[in-house]
Amino acid sequence: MKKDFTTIWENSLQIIKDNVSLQSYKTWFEPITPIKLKDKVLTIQVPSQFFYEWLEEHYVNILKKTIKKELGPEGRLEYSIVMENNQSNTKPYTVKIPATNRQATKNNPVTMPIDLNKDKSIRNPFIIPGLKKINVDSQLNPNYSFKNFVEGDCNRLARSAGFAVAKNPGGTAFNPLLIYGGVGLGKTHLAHAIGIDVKNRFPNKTVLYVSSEKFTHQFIDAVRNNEHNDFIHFYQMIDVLIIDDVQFFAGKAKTQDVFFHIFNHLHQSGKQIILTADKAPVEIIGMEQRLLSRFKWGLAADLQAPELETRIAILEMKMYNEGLELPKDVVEYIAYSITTNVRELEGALISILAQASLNKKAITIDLARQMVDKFVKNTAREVSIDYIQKVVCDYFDMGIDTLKSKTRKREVVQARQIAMYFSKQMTKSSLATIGMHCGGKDHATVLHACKTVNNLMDTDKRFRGYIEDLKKKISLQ
Ligand SMILES: Nc1ncnc2c1ncn2[C@@H]1O[C@H](COP(=O)(O)OP(=O)(O)OP(=O)(O)O)[C@@H](O)[C@H]1O
Repeated sequence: MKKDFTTIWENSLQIIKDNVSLQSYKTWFEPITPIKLKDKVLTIQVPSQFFYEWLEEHYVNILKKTIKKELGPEGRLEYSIVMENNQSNTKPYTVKIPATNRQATKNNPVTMPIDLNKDKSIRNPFIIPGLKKINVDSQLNPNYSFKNFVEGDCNRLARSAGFAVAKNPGGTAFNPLLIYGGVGLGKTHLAHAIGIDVKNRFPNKTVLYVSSEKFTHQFIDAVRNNEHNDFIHFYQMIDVLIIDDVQFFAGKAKTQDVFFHIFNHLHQSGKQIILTADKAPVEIIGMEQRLLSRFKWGLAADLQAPELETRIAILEMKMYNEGLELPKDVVEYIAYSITTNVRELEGALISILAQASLNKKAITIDLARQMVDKFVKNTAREVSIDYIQKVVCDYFDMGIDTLKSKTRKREVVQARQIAMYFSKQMTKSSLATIGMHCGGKDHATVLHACKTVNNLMDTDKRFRGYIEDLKKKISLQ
């Protein structure tokens, strides 16, 4: 039986779902609509130019594979990109189309129940009674630019979406753009970077960055002074509104209500809204459903803890900006030790530099160790698998790539087994996680490694010497 385009796409989605993360699937595949199938060419509709480019850059292989699986070797895919005027532009997937200023369709009509035009007393929308203190545009910290934001796997989606928004505020499908993630991972920095870039590209646009705490206090003051409408009017005049830490609105019904109206008005007028939160929208308890559902209109992009390479790059960039240099092993030591918070990473670097200059001490790994200990002493630091691998590789003078490779050379197998053994002994990671870090091995291999190392320690004195030596080196962290 001949399959229609809907069935073909549904079958493809089943395969894609198994091959990408749930978050990626929801963000990049759920919004796609299949629209036709002709001569083994399946056309799928995507919401924007940026969306198309992202699919091409990150998912073209899986798309090609699944389409060929469904339609045979001649199977091909075409994109149809939704345009502002609801027309579509169909492109074969191998063709890159130049970036344009075309806008994606806004498909969510909203109502605006408060008539603000009634208030004729407002002449200058940015200097209004009760809100005089708000100085639009000056809240952006020039250090928090895109140039100073190191890109890594941990932040690629949020950064790219932020960049697309800065190039075309209000005109991409990412409205609102919600950036979320744990403490000190760069949400505020990225939000400022977008604002700064918008101001550079479009000097006439009004950009406002405000913390949700400040927004709430301004609102309370406005209500107290009978300036509720002024408050709303002020916010409705902004072209790019950035609100930091929206989880702070949780449980504050009145603030959420006023924000809801402002949001609707801005969105309907094609203005850009950028929000940050410390968790995914669904996890924010005490937030009204109607607001949560609006957050889903755009894109929610998360920031993860940075990988080792990104941590090193962040430290190097900081040093470069400060015109300072640190020994490579000290930089690596900090990057290996502080893994979950960029603010702490920077803090450790600064305190090492301060100590060295105040006490006229040389910057050595010992000084770094003391300072890092002070920095993270309350968190019962756990040695990381990455660090164990580094120490083992340094000890046997071997590259980490070799340790993680598939090679069965005796000395490599032994180093790999030792790294697995220490990871099991000194971290809380599961056997499966350890295996994954050691070149994609399974849990049984890790278990076998631990037994082998134990046996060799019992029978081989020289080997036991290695292990004791290594243990000291790793524990020194
Ligand atoms: N990718 C990055 N590149 C360079 N610096 C970064 C990066 N990510 C974070 N930082 C720096 O880390 C520090 C903390 O970042 P920021 O204040 O933006 O985090 P946050 O996620 O908003 O934290 P909080 O949850 O506490 O509000 C800042 O100094 C910022 O410049």
